[in-house]
Amino acid sequence: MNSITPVLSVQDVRKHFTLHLRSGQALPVLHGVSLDVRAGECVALVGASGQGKSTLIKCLYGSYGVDSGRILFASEQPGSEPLDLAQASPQQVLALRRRELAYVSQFLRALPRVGAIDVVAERLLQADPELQSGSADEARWHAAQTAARAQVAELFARLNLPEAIWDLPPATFSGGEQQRVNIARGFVQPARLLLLDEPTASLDAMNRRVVIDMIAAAKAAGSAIVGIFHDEEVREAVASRCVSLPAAQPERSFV
Ligand SMILES: Nc1ncnc2c1ncn2[C@@H]1O[C@H](COP(=O)(O)OP(=O)(O)OP(=O)(O)O)[C@@H](O)[C@H]1O
Repeated sequence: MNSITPVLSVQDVRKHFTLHLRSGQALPVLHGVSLDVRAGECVALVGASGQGKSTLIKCLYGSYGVDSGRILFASEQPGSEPLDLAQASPQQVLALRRRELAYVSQFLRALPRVGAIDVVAERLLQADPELQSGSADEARWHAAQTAARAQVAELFARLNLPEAIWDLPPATFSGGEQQRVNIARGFVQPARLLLLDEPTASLDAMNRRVVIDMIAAAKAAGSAIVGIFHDEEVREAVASRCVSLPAAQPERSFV
C-alpha cells in the first residue's frame, strides 16, 4: 500500500431492497456504483432524490449489505490489506467504527437519559485502546472522562450549542441542536473515512459556516470524505469533486 492507494475504493456495487409490503417486490437502488476516494479528498454524491445516495453512505458505513461489488477500505493499521466492508464481519466493522470510520447521519440516535456531552465523549472513550482493553483503573477512567468532556465542551461551544443543554439528553433538542450533537460526534476525533449525510440540513447560516470550516480542517488533516450536500453553497465550499450515481438501466428498473 502507498500514498496513492485510495482510502476507499467502491467497485461496481449493486443493491436492491425487498419490499415486503408489496409482496416481496424488488426495488433496485444501486446500479453498479464505482468510485475511489483518497486521503484529503471530499467527494460529494449528487443526483436526483431517491437515487440511492443515503443508501450508498449506509453501505459504506457497513450498516447495509450489498448484492454484489466491493467496498475496499485501506485501514491505517500498518501492513494491513484493504478490508472489503461489503464482506466484513460485524466485529470488524465495529472495530473500524471505533477508530477510523465516522458517520454523521441525518438523524440522531442516542440512548435515553444520557446527556449530549456524554453521547459525544463516549466516542473518544471508545477509541482509547487502554480503556477498551479493560486494564484501566478507576482513576484512569475518571481522568479520561474529564478530558473527553472538556474536549467535547470546546466543540459544543464552537458549534454554538447553549451550555445549559450540554448535560441534557438530546431527545428533546430542536432539529438543529440534534444535528450539531451528531456533527460533534462525527468530528470529535479524527477519522480516516468520514461519511456525511446532509450535515448542514437543519443549520442556520452561522453554524453552516462552522461546519464548512470543520470539513475543510478534516480534509487538511487527511480524512477521506464522502458526503451528500443538498445545499449548493456548502457543496461548492467543501467538495473536491462531485460524483453522480448511475441511473437504473431500463430493463433492470423492476425485477
Ligand atoms: N430500508 C429501506 N427499505 C426499502 N426501501 C428503501 C429503504 N431505504 C431506502 N429505500 C428506497 O431506496 C431509494 C433510495 O433511497 P435513498 O434514501 O438512498 O435516496 P437518496 O438519493 O438519498 O434520496 P434523497 O436525496 O431524497 O435523500 C428510495 O426509493 C427509497 O424509498
